[in-house]
Amino acid sequence: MDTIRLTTAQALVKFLEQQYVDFGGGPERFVHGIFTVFGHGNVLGLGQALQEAPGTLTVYQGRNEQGMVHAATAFAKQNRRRRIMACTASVGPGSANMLTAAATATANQIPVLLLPGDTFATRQPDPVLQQMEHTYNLSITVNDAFKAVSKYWDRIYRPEQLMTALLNAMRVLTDQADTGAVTIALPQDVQGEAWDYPLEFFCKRIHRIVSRLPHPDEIAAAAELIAGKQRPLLVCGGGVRYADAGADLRAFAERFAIPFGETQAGKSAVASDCVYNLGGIGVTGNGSANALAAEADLVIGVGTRFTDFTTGSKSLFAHPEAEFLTINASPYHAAKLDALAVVCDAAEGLKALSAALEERGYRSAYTDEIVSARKAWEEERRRLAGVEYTVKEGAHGTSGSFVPEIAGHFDELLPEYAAKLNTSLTQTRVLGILNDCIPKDAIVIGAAGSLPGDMQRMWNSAVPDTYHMEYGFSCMGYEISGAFGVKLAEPEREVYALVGDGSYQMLHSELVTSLQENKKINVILLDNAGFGCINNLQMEQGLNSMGTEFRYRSPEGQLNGELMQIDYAASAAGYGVKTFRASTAEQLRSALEEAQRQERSTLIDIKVLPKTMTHGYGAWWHVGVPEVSGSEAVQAAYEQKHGQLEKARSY
Ligand SMILES: Cc1ncc(C[n+]2csc(CCOP(=O)(O)OP(=O)(O)O)c2C)c(N)n1
Ligand SMILES: O=C1C[C@@H](O)[C@H](O)[C@@H](O)C1=O
Ligand SMILES: [Mg+2]
Repeated sequence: MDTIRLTTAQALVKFLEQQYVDFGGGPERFVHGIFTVFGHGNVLGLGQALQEAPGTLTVYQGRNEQGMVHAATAFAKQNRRRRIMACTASVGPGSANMLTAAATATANQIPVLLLPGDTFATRQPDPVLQQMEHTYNLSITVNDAFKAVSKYWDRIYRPEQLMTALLNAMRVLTDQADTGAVTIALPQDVQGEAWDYPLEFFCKRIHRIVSRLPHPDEIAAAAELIAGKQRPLLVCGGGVRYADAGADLRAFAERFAIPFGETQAGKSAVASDCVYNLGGIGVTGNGSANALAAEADLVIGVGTRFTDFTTGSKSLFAHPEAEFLTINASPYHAAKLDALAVVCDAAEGLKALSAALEERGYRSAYTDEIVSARKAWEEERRRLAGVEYTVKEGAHGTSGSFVPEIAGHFDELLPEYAAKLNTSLTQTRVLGILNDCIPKDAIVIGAAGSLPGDMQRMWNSAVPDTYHMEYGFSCMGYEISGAFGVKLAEPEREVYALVGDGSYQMLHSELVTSLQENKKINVILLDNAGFGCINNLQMEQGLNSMGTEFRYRSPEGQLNGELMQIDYAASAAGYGVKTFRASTAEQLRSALEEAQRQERSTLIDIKVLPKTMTHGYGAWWHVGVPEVSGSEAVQAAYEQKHGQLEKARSY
């Protein structure tokens, strides 16, 4: 057997660049590059390997370990999981910083390879800098925390263990039904230790990804179930996009006259103008999709995990005879809601089911309900996009009146916000302008706060695969990091991160990396001076506003002083980003036009009024309302929750 003497880290790098995937169109390189934040835990081992022989791997310099892993995740998500990135962090805090993003990747089922440095396998110098010591078990390190957020976890104590670890890592990273973060912890001494590896271990490996075909018995049962139903409704989930099954879903909907609602991950699998596309469904869905969902006698979930946001905490599909059918590559997800399961790739399942239904001559019993529902939502969307704040402050006081979308929380505070933020822009108006002005083939990214709800409802995707939402973990900080990852995946397109002021404050470090790499991203920042959606949640469940508005501490010692005024444009300009400010519709339109002309990253600091985001539309969300409280409003919210719970499915 021919061998080659390499360190563990050198072998790892050599292996990664030989991994290819073939989804049917020929082999493509799987691992595009590696994000790094070097410290003593990885710079000498993996760092040396990457310096000496990086091969085809592009080495990126991350700014924050969480941010770089989000970027890597977004890269893989935008590539429909066909190309991935690796990420390495130093021991201790560097590794711990990756945890949140590892969880984000795993919750969303997006492959990412994590290579955190670890403490010494020999334990000779223990405790090393940044080692966390457990007196009850010396083998535990910070990296054990990744077990809870990874789909595969391993630690390399000896160089030769690397081989089985990497083969298993590839198994999980290419698994279409059950993938996510893969963590291989690398003790810093082992990274530099050598072994005579068999040469054939580094041969070009092509991982053939074959679509799982549906079983004829499952298709027959599914066709039988649909045939007995009048008003079926499809739910288009992320699996449709990963399986490249948008055209199949559209053809299925058109052939059998079945409308579909979009989940956050599934949105833009089919363009919004498809006459069967009802748009966003669920808690952050629109009124029309939710109304048809309530009347559906069969819900056909395609590639969806049926989260609480999609099912309205299992209360949305309220027809007394509603049944569930699923097409999902994962048996686990397919079995949810006690559904009749067809376990297979979304495209293959839809094609087979289509053939079976054609044989039966099936067509749904909808008449004009789908057209009417789309029309009703289009009218409501137009209203939302036109909402203007009409109160004027003059020398003789305030004139005019205004009822925000979320009325009754702090209507009387809106003039204060309007004055402090110096704006009259409503959030729904901003969404309308953005959707009109942003190029149709640009990719929009979102993750947390009130924006995902507004986007799922109001964003019309003219071009498939242009909507990139991380709502499996809804992790603040994904937006800007993710936009950078998307730009790496699609360098020819404009990308726009839609981000709240809270998320921007939490994490925007990879904005600097976008400048360093000359990969332009556009940050659309909506500043409403607070954690707006959480303030809404707090107040609609009967609580007072506390800790969710960005106010100075008052002389009385509470966080209820003056509103903070933050110049986000100035903050980004300091990095070298081209920035704009907008507090009127005209300023916003012109900033968007100018931003598009730029070659480097841009940021538009848009001041918006709180309580002017979209809200409601008929789906309930089960949240933890207190059973005991001195507040009548909280007691009422608790009663209301119980009323809703009685109407919801219990499993
Ligand atoms: C990492 C992380 N921490 C906390 C949360 C909980 N959370 C969800 S939205 C939100 C506030 C978001 O504020 P902002 O970005 O300003 O958006 P807005 O709701 O004001 O539009 C918080 C704290 C989260 N989703 N992610
Ligand atoms: O707690 C949350 C509430 C949602 O409205 C929000 O979009 C999400 O980011 C979140 O974490
Ligand atoms: Mg905010």
